[in-house]
Amino acid sequence: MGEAPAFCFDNLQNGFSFKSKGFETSADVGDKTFVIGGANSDSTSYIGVQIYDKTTCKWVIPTVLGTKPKPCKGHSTILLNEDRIMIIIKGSTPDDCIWFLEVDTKYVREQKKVLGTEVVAWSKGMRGDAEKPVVISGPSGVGKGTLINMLMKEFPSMFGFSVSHTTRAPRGNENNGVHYHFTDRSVMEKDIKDGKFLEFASVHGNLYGTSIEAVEAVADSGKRCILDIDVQGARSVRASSLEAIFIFICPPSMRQLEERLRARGTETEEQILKRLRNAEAEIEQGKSSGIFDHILYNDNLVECYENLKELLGLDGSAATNHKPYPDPKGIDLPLNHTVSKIDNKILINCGTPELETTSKNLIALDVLGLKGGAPGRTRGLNVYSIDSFSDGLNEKLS
Ligand SMILES: Nc1nc2c(ncn2[C@@H]2O[C@H](COP(=O)(O)OP(=O)(O)O)[C@@H](O)[C@H]2O)c(=O)[nH]1
Ligand SMILES: Nc1ncnc2c1ncn2[C@@H]1O[C@H](COP(=O)(O)OP(=O)(O)O)[C@@H](O)[C@H]1O
Repeated sequence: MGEAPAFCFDNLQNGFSFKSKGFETSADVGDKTFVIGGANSDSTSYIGVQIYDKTTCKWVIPTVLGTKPKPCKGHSTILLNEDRIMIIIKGSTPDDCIWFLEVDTKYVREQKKVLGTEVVAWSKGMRGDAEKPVVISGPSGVGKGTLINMLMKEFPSMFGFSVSHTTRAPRGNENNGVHYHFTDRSVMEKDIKDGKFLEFASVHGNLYGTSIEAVEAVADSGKRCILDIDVQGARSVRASSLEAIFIFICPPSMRQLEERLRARGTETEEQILKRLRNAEAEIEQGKSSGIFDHILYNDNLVECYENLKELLGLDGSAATNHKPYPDPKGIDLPLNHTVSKIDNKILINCGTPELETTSKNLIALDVLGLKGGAPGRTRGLNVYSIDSFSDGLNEKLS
């Protein structure tokens, strides 16, 4: 474990040989040594992963899931909790310097079973936490889109919409990338197979799905994510590791639902009939499945909107005091730094060797409150500079 290119192959157990290209680091987890990195011809390092299995004395190339860091000028490696390796990238942009290579998390273990291979998964580290996403479901025409638009219009800095993928054709007023990512079925099916979707479902004869990136992108922007998905999708999200608030919107009656669908004028007669047929089952499940935390009746739109705001805690003061969360700032690291770990803190020394113990050159990363992880981002990184050594860290460091 250590800072690139400090990986010393002579020190490894079991006498395996490995031709170092100069940019690798390694971490031992149980019987395995994870070797991370490699050199590109332009003297940057790419972040490949190889595993040396000490029980079989063999090298294994694992299936690598997730988006990996870009080529860089080197990296440091710190093992956390025996299940993930923190990678600190040198010479990266402030919002791109902390990454996690998961080697034995629940997600990785599940994927190993599914794929039948060794698996590692990348997850980008982010400062601060994300607010719980809001999942809104209900039958077609009940007013989900209308209510979500009202919320986004009144609180533009607070909420962001999770733009779903769908194989249905765009309506006249819909824009690609704004209302939906309109996609070919074959492309979407491949992306689903590649693990890029948090959930997906076949709804009214078309495929709909929420990509992991759609939800993470909203959280990255410091906003609370709103998902407009059907009951099957809500069930999948409920079963996933994403903690969310689940709201079901109910129509006052089937007759009024039909009137709204017809008045919207966006579907053919055949499509309207299909949506109405599906609505009965959706309402039944919405009310009885136990998926939803709240059921709202959308009879009078203004009243329903007020009720929605109330259950999201949006009284006047919350709305006016809102600051984007998490703090969008990244971590400004100089190219040369050294990394050490003390308890649950990673200390990054950004000083020159002579100034190594000068406190103002130290940045601490507290990793106790990490949340999420692959296939999404790892959030909850607490980053601060250490201005004083009065807490005894200097003693621990020396
Ligand atoms: N599971 C799932 N359902 C979605 C997603 N996006 C939209 N839906 C649902 O698909 C259904 C049809 O949506 P749409 O074609 O836009 O019609 P509308 O509900 O009548 O506006 C609605 O119930 C949406 O909530 C998604 O990403 N996943
Ligand atoms: N409470 C309401 N009373 C009357 N019409 C409504 C109400 N809520 C929404 N509508 C209208 O019903 C139609 C369907 O609403 P929409 O938001 O598109 O539904 P969904 O997104 O659930 O399919 C729209 O024309 C909208 O203006």
